[in-house]
Amino acid sequence: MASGQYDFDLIIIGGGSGGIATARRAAEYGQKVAVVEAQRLGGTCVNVGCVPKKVMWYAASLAHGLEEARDYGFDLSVHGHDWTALKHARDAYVERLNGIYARNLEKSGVTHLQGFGRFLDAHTVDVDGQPYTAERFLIATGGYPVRPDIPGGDLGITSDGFFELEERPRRIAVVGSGYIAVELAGMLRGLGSQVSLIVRRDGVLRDFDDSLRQALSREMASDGIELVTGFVPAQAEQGQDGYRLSAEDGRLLEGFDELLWAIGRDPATPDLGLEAAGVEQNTWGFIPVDEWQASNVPHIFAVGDVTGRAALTPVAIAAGRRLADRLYGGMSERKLDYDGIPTVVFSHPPIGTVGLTEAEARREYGDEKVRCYEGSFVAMYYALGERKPRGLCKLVCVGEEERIVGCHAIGMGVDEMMQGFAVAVRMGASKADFDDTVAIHPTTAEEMVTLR
Ligand SMILES: Cc1cc2nc3c(=O)[nH]c(=O)nc-3n(C[C@H](O)[C@H](O)[C@H](O)COP(=O)(O)OP(=O)(O)OC[C@H]3O[C@@H](n4cnc5c(N)ncnc54)[C@H](O)[C@@H]3O)c2cc1C
Ligand SMILES: NC(=O)c1ccc[n+]([C@@H]2O[C@H](COP(=O)([O-])OP(=O)(O)OC[C@H]3O[C@@H](n4cnc5c(N)ncnc54)[C@H](O)[C@@H]3O)[C@@H](O)[C@H]2O)c1
Repeated sequence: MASGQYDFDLIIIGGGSGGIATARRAAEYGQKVAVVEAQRLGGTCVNVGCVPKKVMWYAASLAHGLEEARDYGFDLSVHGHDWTALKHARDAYVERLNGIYARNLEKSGVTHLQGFGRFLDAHTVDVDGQPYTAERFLIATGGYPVRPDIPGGDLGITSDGFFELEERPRRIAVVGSGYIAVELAGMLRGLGSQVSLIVRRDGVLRDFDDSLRQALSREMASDGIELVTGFVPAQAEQGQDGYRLSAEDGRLLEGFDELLWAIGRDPATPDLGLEAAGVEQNTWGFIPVDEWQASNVPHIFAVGDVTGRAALTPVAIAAGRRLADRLYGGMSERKLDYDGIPTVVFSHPPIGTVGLTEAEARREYGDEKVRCYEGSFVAMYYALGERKPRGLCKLVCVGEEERIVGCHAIGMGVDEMMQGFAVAVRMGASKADFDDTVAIHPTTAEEMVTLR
């Protein structure tokens, strides 16, 4: 029950991954909670992120599988792929999820306020003209994809537009080198598009371990993705023969029937009325929070992408649930540990990783303390065919006891196996613990416990 002074105990702005998880947990503790959502419940992850992305990743994986089925004796004739049918089936699935989210909020007793939330003062938000007050607030407004500030930067699409495509592009330029660029490039290629992946610097996934970056670049090239490096976009144009992209150094790429910007995401803080509430933002517009997810205003909290830390769905969820446990569940010390967060890039093949890269470990512990073990392999699945994608496993260890501080892999199945290894790393496993664990054969995961 909200204290008489306010309409709600907690108002959450943003009904995405972090907002919904926090709302339901706080309601479980008997709080009167409202979620303000301007668009569709579920946020980025459900509507234009993880979920529709993973459907497309499965589709592209199946396309590869159809090729490989021939190596296993199947006599297949594939009569193309119906992108439009897949898109509509995917949309229907997302709509079902929107409904499930709405019902779950209702079952939890959370009030869903449909509309755009904007602070009027530190205890009041306006939702499309109606003011609501609360004792506490959570900002979980996520972010949105950015476009470059260059002539023609408004041409083409971002990841949001990718999920609206009714037809498969024939030839597409994907600009960017992060998660979204490599994931969408891999899916489009798998489903038959000609793909140029256009990167500003020397390669993809700059924050990842170099061994993974090199392995992924090699596999993307062998899949037929054209990797264009050192290309800083200066101008985009649309001519009769498609999109044209010129670089600062004068290079020109042309003839694309689609252009996709995957160059990062900005926090959804504009128009939120943060000044009226006294909430500070950093230079990039993110809301800085302390270890307890609190902004500079003690009763206004933030979780998820809007905080600019580890922009991943499970991170937003974990931070929000822990916050509710602490504020309303009597767990006074509960907070999220942002170290050692595992993550997967749904490239083809996928990457799974947890902990420090080799370069980070060397910087943090010094060269003499760091020892790495690395092995590359071709998964047995590919034994019968001509295509031989190479996977790789790598352990970054420190000190005499060889505690594992980084665990990295690329290859078939690593997306599913990394969760378990992340538990081991979190528990402080050493190389000897991995060596002493009997392998599971024949699997990709056994590579991780047989590295020498
Ligand atoms: C293409 C893509 C693929 C991704 N794939 C993965 C993946 O595989 N795994 C993974 O872990 N993460 C993935 N992510 C990242 C993940 O989607 C985000 O980290 C996660 O959704 C962040 O959750 P959030 O609660 O912070 O914000 P969001 O989920 O973005 O939710 C914010 C919500 O707030 C609403 N909102 C914003 N402002 C207001 C306002 N003023 N009033 C009312 N409502 C408002 C928005 O409409 C939105 O619904 C992906 C992202 C993208 C773009
Ligand atoms: N599998 C997953 O868990 C998953 C998938 C997708 C997204 N995400 C999350 O969403 C976040 C956002 O993804 P993202 O790929 O948009 O951002 P990102 O920050 O990972 O990558 C953006 C890339 O674009 C490049 N870039 C920036 N400006 C550019 C310009 N003007 N021209 C060319 N390149 C430019 C940057 O160098 C950077 O490498 C990720 O960091 C991740 O946290 C997670």
